[in-house]
Amino acid sequence: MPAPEVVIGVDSSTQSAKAVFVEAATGRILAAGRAEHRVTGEAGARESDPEGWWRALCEAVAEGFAGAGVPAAAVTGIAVAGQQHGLVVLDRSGRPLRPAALWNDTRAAPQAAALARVLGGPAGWAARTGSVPVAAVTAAKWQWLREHEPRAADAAAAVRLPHDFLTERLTGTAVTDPGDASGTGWYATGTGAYDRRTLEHIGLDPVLLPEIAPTGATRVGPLTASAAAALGLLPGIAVAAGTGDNMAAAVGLGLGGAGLLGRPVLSLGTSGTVYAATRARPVSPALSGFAATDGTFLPLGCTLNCTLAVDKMAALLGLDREAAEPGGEVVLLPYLDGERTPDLPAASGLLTGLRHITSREQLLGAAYEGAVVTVLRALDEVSRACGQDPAGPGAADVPLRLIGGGAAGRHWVETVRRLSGRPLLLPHGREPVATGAAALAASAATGEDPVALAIGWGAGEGTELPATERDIPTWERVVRVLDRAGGTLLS
Ligand SMILES: Nc1ncnc2c1ncn2[C@@H]1O[C@H](COP(=O)(O)OP(=O)(O)O)[C@@H](O)[C@H]1O
Ligand SMILES: O=C(CO)[C@@H](O)[C@H](O)COP(=O)(O)O
Repeated sequence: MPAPEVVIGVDSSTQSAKAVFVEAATGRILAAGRAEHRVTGEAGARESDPEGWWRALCEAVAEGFAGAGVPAAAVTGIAVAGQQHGLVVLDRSGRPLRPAALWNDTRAAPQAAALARVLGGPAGWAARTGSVPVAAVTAAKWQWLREHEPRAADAAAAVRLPHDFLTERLTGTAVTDPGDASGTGWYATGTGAYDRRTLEHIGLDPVLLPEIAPTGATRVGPLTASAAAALGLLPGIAVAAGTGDNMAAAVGLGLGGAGLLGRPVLSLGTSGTVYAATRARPVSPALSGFAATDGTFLPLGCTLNCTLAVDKMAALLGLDREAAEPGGEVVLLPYLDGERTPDLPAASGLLTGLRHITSREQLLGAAYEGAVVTVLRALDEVSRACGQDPAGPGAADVPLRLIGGGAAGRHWVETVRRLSGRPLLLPHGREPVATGAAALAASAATGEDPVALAIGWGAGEGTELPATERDIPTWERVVRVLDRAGGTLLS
């Protein structure tokens, strides 16, 4: 009997590369491989060597192969989903000129603020590109590079996002997709093309940028012989355009399918993100109004401090991350990396409400609560961007899909449940980002719709946990501190 056709989906996120091997006909995950890459930098800097992403991708695929036990000839397609926004600058031979500045590198905050003041101000940016520039946005990072390292900016022969860089390693083709492009600040979600006004303003020649692949089933090239050799695959198999990690999770969860439009997702990873898919183009200055990769849109709120901030607190307190207890009177805003939502790039962590009776376990619990309230605060705006009334009848009964590394943690799940007061849906598929990339790969191989494929795989189905009573006092305590902290959090 011939081996079943297999596709590979890669999630190259902030901390690691994960590769899932998926049986194309059924969506069964045969194996998953994982390899870490390094993030370096202090005082607002967060950088990674793109060559490290490529090495980790190759290692993750090798580990997946070992687990899947399928021959190379069984694999018919591959796609990469990547952490969003990072600025990758390449020389003429496609080598990085410097490490990539990542989405959570806050050094470009002054450049972002300056950009937000021009070209129509915040409302103009939201209307044109979907999002108001913050330090995460690639255009602000490019401005930072021009001001601080003009030689590197002048030497740039190509500018890429993380997933574009990796897709180019697979195909030799310079290509991006509308979803990830919509996090750059130089892509207009209304026209589906690069935004000339932004590019002129920031002095970025569009010839340095990749082509934008169309939405839907997008095969952007055959796998090159050199990439095939590095990955142990056969040359010529289908490579999809790929997308940003949040957009890939949207595919993997089937959010663009008619029944799931407007259904919210909360991802607990290095970033905390909350989002939903909608057909209406989001233009709220309070959110990132991304395009998805399947023709829908993805209004999204993103925080900089989620699982890593809580793990850091656990390490400082000498506790296991599951030893936490509800924080009681203590409020901890764990903004160790500054913050993005709210836009407080220079903020640091803030602790208040300590008493003699406060325990270490409560302090740790307060870190979870601070991280969860901060990201969940964006949920109402996401609902509004999807045309829903967040206070309307039944709104709180809509389950929240919980994904990301933190979703494996008991205390994360219980904290989200307690503070949202909503039922939670924990998808069975362990890796929705990589699974979404696998659906894009299968789509590139077959021409079928990627969202329909993922829905057919049942990838977004899961276990539902009923709602528990909402802990309004804790919610209000955290929000009160956040709203009153004002100047303290500005620096
Ligand atoms: N069993 C677990 N319980 C709680 N947190 C976990 C668990 N496993 C992993 N994590 C958290 O998940 C994070 C990684 O999540 P992930 O979504 O892979 O991050 P990213 O996509 O940003 O690279 C780690 O920082 C870790 O704190
Ligand atoms: O910047 C954003 C979204 O706008 C982040 O969500 C990044 O895409 C990184 O994701 P993770 O590595 O935390 O999954």
